[in-house]
Amino acid sequence: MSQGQTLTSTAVELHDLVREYGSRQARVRALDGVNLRFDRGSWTAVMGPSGSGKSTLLHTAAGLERPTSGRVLHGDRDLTGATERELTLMRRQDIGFVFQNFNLLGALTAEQNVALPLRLAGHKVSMSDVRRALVALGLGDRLRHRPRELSGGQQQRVAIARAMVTRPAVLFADEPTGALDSRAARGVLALLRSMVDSTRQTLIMVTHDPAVAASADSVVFLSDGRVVDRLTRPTVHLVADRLAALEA
Ligand SMILES: Nc1ncnc2c1ncn2[C@@H]1O[C@H](COP(=O)(O)OP(=O)(O)OP(=O)(O)O)[C@@H](O)[C@H]1O
Repeated sequence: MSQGQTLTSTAVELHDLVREYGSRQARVRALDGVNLRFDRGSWTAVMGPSGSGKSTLLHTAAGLERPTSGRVLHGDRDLTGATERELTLMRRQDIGFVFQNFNLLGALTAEQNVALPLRLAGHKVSMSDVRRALVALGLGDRLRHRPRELSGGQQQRVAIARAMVTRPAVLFADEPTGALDSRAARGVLALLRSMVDSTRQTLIMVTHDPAVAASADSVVFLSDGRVVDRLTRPTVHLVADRLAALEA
């Protein structure tokens, strides 16, 4: 593959993605035919009213949930037909996920939590890499603390360090700055920007905050499980206007 092709290659593609929950009487169509392409080295924010399908989109695109129909491709790999074991390996090696509720293990310290995905992927764990990730997130003095000894914002930063330490090709993040004050949020957004620009990792992030979405390269707007709008080179005002129109 030539350098040019590499630079423009697609990281993730979603084709006619449908995700339904519940049985016949109480069926909810959380995703209703989503088609999206995310380029390598791009940062996309996903926005939309509560219940519009943002988290479902992230979980399905990351292989954490199976779609009801449609396809999810990561590069030339089709997640839709993958076995559980193949999906698990991909999630360990190529995919990072920052969960809305952090999903840290309560019995482990911050550095043990961050080291966990490296251990699970069978890598030799470099504790200096682990500590560097935590220091970059301003947690150099919290390495040995357990989640219950950390504030919500500190726990969120541990979750971000844990998702970044394996340098995943694609990082999915559900409200990654939701628990942070504005100064900590700016630090995290700068770190995410350098991840996207310097190592061409791909970032797909859900946020409710127009100021956070404005850090992305583009914004996708969902409503009732469908893509209803897209914005490239977003600004806070443009994002806020589009969102207000959707929520009206
Ligand atoms: N496990 C589930 N079982 C049943 N319904 C679900 C499940 N998960 C999500 N849903 C429904 O699917 C729809 C989309 O939910 P989703 O969490 O993806 O929305 P969202 O845009 O992320 O919302 P929010 O901004 O409030 O977090 C909602 O109507 C929700 O009730």
